[in-house]
Amino acid sequence: MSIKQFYLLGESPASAREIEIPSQIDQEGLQHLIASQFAIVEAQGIGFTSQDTFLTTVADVLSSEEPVAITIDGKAVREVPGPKGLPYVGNYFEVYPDHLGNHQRLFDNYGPLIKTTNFGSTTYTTNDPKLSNIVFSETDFFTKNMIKGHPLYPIKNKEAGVFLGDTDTEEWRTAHKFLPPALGPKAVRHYAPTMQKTVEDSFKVFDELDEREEAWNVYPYMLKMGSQAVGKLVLGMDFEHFTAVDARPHEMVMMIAESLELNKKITSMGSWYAKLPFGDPKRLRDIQARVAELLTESVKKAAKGEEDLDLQEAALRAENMVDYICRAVDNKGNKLPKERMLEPLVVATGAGFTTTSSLLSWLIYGLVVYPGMQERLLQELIDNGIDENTQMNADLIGKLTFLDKYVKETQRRHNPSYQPARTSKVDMILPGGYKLPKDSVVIPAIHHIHNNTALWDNPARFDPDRWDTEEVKNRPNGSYIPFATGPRMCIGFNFALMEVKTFLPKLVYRYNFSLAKDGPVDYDPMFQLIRPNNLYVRAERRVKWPPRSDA
Ligand code: HEM
Repeated sequence: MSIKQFYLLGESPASAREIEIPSQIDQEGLQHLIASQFAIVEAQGIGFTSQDTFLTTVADVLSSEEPVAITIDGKAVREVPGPKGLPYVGNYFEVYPDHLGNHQRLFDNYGPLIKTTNFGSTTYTTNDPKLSNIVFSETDFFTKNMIKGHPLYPIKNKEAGVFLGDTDTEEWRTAHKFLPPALGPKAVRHYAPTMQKTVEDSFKVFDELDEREEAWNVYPYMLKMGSQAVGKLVLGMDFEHFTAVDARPHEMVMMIAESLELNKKITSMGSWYAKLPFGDPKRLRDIQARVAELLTESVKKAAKGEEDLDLQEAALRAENMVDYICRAVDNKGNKLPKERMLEPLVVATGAGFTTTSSLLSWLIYGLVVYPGMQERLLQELIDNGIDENTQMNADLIGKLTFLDKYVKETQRRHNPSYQPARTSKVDMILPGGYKLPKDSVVIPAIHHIHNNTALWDNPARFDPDRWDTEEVKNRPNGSYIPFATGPRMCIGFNFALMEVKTFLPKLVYRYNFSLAKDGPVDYDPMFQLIRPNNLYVRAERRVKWPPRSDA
């Protein structure tokens, strides 16, 4: 055993700490010992120097007369860089309204981890896959904890467990045990007929728009279609969104959207405001009561006296998630208590339809903006013998390899989610030598990771065929994360992929899509997801289909 002094290069040698080094320690052991003492996240990046000389062996370190400086990836530790900002507003005007473009500029200027301040709240953003993986893995360093300044803080909701609840809560653990089996790959296979019925129900409306020779704004219709599918399969409710061209979104959809907005407004005013017996707080309570009423009806309908089943079995047999939750029993014989069902299911519905409707919109955007895509998708359907009578299912979808690449490329280039955030649990040193304080909100910026020139060849080019290249197949871990990653990643991704891969072929087979309005397609910078705001298309009934390519 010997005692040596160590400090972080970049800090004052006077900060050196005495550390006991066991005899027989090897290089890796020494790195881990130092990592644990200085809260350095990745031990492998640790090196040692003294008086400008690298100490490459344990013996070198032990024989140093001076305090030993610790390097991280060969560098000194440093503060996370970022633009200076203005008094009060901070970097607001440097980031908004075009936060995607502006964050890109900041990454180009400052590197893979940047610090910005927006009206007093500080956010760290990264476009680096390695840092993202660290941030997303729930460890001693990071967790999903929605403190002030976290993008979801204004709509935080402990009772929801999933999405809007912190990881370290009983509510998240329970909801996260019960919900995922009903959204697993096997479970979603049996949702295919309902998904197909949903898209087929929309034909009446799109046919009528075609007969009227009318262009339509894509997002509102995709919102209706995405929520119709989630409504049926999560809540067991038929929203009847395609009974007429101008059918309004169901009150449940409107209420979920409004409650998100109201929650955001109310929580930003402080807890006293939430208790007011009038105004927004009252409206929110009324909405919550009505949502509960609607859902209770759905639970009653689902609970037809069916037997209890274990989670996996229930997931395979249930008609929808309400039905599943009513029957599912865990291995200790516990069910999700009735009073704990409501919030997770409503939040899963909201998480499900806002995202899928944005993705569906971008998928249609690609059909009308990127040349040749629609033709290739259609050809693949023809070559696989798919026509208007085909019942889509998981096996058939598995054969549509171009569709798969097209969806992947759309999720790379136009991913709807952009700000999943985690919070640091301790002061730490990240790879690259960045010093990150406890309670920092860090966002792995999915859009910027997916468009990072260090990871993707010409990322601005929309090219589904890149998914066949060795470069993309062997891409660094964490460089493609449309559904985030780690324990708090999306639990609905199988559902989402099954849905879009059922909807898109059916739409492409029936209609030829074309862009109906020139000019740039904007995204809404103040919405929590990236969706095209003003994408107008014509969908014309096809009267002719190409022959099979082997004909
Ligand atoms: C294209 C579609 C989708 C995308 C891009 C997407 C993306 C994401 C992302 C990035 C997260 C992590 C959020 C965070 O870290 O703050 C997430 C979580 C979640 N997603 Fe999705 N999602 C999609 C579809 C769905 C669907 C269809 C459902 C349900 C039917 C769903 C349910 C959830 C839930 C419940 C969580 C929270 C999980 C937890 O808290 O542990 N998502 N999603």
